[in-house]
Amino acid sequence: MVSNGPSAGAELVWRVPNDQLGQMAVFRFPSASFDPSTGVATFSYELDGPAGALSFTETVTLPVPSSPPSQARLAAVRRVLSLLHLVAGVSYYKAAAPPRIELPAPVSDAVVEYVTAIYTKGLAEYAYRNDLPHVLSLVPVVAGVAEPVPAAPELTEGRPLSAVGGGKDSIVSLETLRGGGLDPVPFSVNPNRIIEAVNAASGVPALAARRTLDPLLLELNAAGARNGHIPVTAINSLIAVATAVLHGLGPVVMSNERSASDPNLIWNGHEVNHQWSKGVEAEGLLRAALATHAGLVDPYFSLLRTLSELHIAKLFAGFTGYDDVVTSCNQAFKLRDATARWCGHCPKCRFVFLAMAPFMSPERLAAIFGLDLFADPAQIPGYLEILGIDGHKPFECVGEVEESLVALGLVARQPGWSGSPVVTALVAAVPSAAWAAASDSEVFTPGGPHFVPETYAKLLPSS
Ligand SMILES: CC(=O)N[C@H]1[C@@H](OP(=O)(O)OP(=O)(O)OC[C@H]2O[C@@H](n3ccc(=O)[nH]c3=O)[C@H](O)[C@@H]2O)O[C@H](CO)[C@@H](O)[C@@H]1O[C@H](C)C(=O)N[C@@H](C)C(=O)N[C@@H](CCC(=O)O)C(=O)O
Ligand SMILES: Nc1ncnc2c1ncn2[C@@H]1O[C@H](COP(=O)(O)OP(=O)(O)OP(=O)(O)O)[C@@H](O)[C@H]1O
Repeated sequence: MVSNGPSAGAELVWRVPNDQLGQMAVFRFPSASFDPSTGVATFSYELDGPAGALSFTETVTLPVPSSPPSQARLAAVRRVLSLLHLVAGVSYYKAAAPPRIELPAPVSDAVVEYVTAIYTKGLAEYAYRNDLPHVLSLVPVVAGVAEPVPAAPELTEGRPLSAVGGGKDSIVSLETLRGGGLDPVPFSVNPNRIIEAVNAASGVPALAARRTLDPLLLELNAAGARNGHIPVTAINSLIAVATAVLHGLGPVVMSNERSASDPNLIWNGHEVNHQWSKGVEAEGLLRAALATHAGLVDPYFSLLRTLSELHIAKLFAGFTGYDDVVTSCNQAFKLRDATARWCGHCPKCRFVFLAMAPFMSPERLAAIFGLDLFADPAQIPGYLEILGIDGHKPFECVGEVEESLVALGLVARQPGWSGSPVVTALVAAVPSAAWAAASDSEVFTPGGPHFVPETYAKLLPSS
């Protein structure tokens, strides 16, 4: 029998062998609470099976506003947090991947659709890597159907809350909103020193929320529990929406690009997309869930949705005040052993270096990264993956193959870069059919589905 609770610690973990986790039959959401005076939300989860149950508690601390919110606002915050309770469960579900998920209370159809997608499409990379095909077809057990909550547009009017992740994309959004006179409020979940440095460079006072995983999860990981990628943007997004409503702000503005909707591969007939919760499908499902579950109208959208990564990199090059701080490399955002800035040898570093190169001098780009990736032939195999010549698109936040090809074509035409060993080797490796398929105009023409309201859409370049 496995005992419960996060406080049980290391002694518990050695008694939870992996096959015991593999026998877990059901995942539940026992309780959630929120204290507006401290901003602390507490979410509990349970994995249960024949050998016993394991309980987890996650806390999210929202920034407390200077004046108390109205009852209507507070009620909406509680509704958003109840949706976050369901979504944030993915971190604990993935330790065992039981076949059954029991939702705790009646919810609208839109919420069922969103939560189902979070646990299936959002965990698709995890399912693929752990060879757990049942995860792709999970159907949560619902406690009943709830009526939609009436729309309350007044809850989403005001200054936009601009989510800041420390990378180039959110800097482009923040500066675009500022340039349009919309007076954005920067916001981050668990800002590390990189995000704090980006906020300092912007000079705009920022809001922050804190999120703490149950330490038992990390102990189970260390003991060999199932692990893998989770749809973290969905979690950050709901924390951002709860904060915006609590503070009487306007919509949450994300910086998710067009290519985030592009899958990495197809497995068992299902798309596997590392960036699923950044994609436009997730955005639409989240908006629908927030509308029916909390009455929120236009509470959340991605400003950069119609732009390619390459187009965003071009816009970023126009903002020179962030060169010393901007960091897109995920290694810098780990909870332990994080790199100071760019690691210089992951797919995301390679892609962003390539995407920025056409719009910057070699000196400026090498100063941002702390090294010149195009000078190092050891980078060539990694670049061949990004260019679609070898393997599948890496499980990382990298753009479409076409964008990489267009970027390479632009770089190869620039005297500053064309002699670099990596550029020379890559140009020679790209088959002529691939060059022919890559269109500069498509990459730089905004397009595709989006949810950007007109007031905001006019801030973006039309080409
Ligand atoms: C920074 C990073 O890439 N982390 C991923 C990595 O985790 P790692 O073990 O190397 O270190 P930590 O991030 O410190 O996490 C420790 C463990 O904690 C668990 N965990 C963490 C956060 C969370 O929200 N839930 C969790 O369960 C997890 O078990 C960790 O092992 O590998 C993990 C396993 O593959 C990933 O889950 C970690 O990813 C983080 C959740 C993360 O923040 N990743 C973002 C940088 C990220 O991948 N962003 C995507 C957005 C995609 C989306 O759809 O949202 C992107 O940039 O493309
Ligand atoms: N810690 C965080 N808090 C709040 N929002 C975040 C956080 N990390 C990322 N985001 C948001 O999630 C989305 C996806 O993050 P992502 O890392 O792709 O973006 P980024 O850091 O702005 O740029 P880049 O793609 O260059 O890394 C963006 O809208 C970003 O603003």
